[in-house]
Amino acid sequence: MIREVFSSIMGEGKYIGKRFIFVRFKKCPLNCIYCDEPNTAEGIPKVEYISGSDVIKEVPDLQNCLIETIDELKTPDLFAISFTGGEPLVYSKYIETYAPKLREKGYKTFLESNGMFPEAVKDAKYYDYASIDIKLPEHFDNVNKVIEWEDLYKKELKTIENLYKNGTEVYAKVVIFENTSNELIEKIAKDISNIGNITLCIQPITPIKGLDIKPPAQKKIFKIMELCGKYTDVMFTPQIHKWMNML
Ligand SMILES: C[S@@+](CC[C@H](N)C(=O)[O-])C[C@H]1O[C@@H](n2cnc3c(N)ncnc32)[C@H](O)[C@@H]1O
Ligand SMILES: Nc1nc2[nH]cc(C(=O)O)c2c(=O)[nH]1
Ligand code: SF4
Ligand SMILES: [Mg+2]
Repeated sequence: MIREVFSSIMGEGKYIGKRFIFVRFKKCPLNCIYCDEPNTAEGIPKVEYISGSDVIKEVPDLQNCLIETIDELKTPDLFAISFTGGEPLVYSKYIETYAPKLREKGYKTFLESNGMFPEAVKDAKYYDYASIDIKLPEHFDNVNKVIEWEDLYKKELKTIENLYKNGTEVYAKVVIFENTSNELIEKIAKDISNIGNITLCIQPITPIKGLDIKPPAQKKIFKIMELCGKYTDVMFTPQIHKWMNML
């Protein structure tokens, strides 16, 4: 269930630069072509006890000692606990048990999700923050299973709406390529502005070895930001942890 737990600096989205403890779950039903995570149930759960140390410890029953592990990793600058993955909402029953306990101990909780399971957050009152990653048709170019993009997009907007209604500080994020349609991103900005006061983070693809997809040029980034700015608060948020070689 859990792949790893580690403490690092948030490298994506609205809270870039804040200290987080990341709880990474294993599996995901999607296969975004740019995904920088393995999508497998294999592997013994690991914990990096000293951030940046590469001192990784295998903790086979991590899922039964998550809170103690987080308590050990806690530092004075800690902002929140991120549930990420893989797709964390695949494990929403487990999170439903642990997130309230973490909040009782004073931790803030953060969901990093692809938004494909709106039902899983319909009554969820235990996410302080959430990032919902809007997927684009070009994110699934080469998979044999056809992703109904329209259906997935509707679910993502519904997940944002459910979280927003539950009082979660939710923002949207979208990974863009050189060939991403400016007009589609503008439509996404317009659609999320109809839900509420929701920031849209524009995230350029970080090149993946063996994947010939170009990140957007500066001119395109500025154009997309200006188009989105007509509707909602917008930020450009490249994955800074990769530049800093951080987990
Ligand atoms: C690995 S996913 C896990 C959480 C969730 N499944 C999701 O898609 O948000 C976390 C984030 O990593 C980002 N990401 C993964 N690979 C990336 C890449 N090559 N370039 C830019 N962002 C990437 C996606 O935007 C995604 O939101
Ligand atoms: N430093 C750091 N920041 C992150 N923000 C989102 C991440 C993720 O993989 O969900 C991530 C990650 O893997 N590392
Ligand atoms: S939804 Fe998230 S974890 Fe799943 S393949 Fe896409 S980026 Fe990777
Ligand atoms: Mg990551």
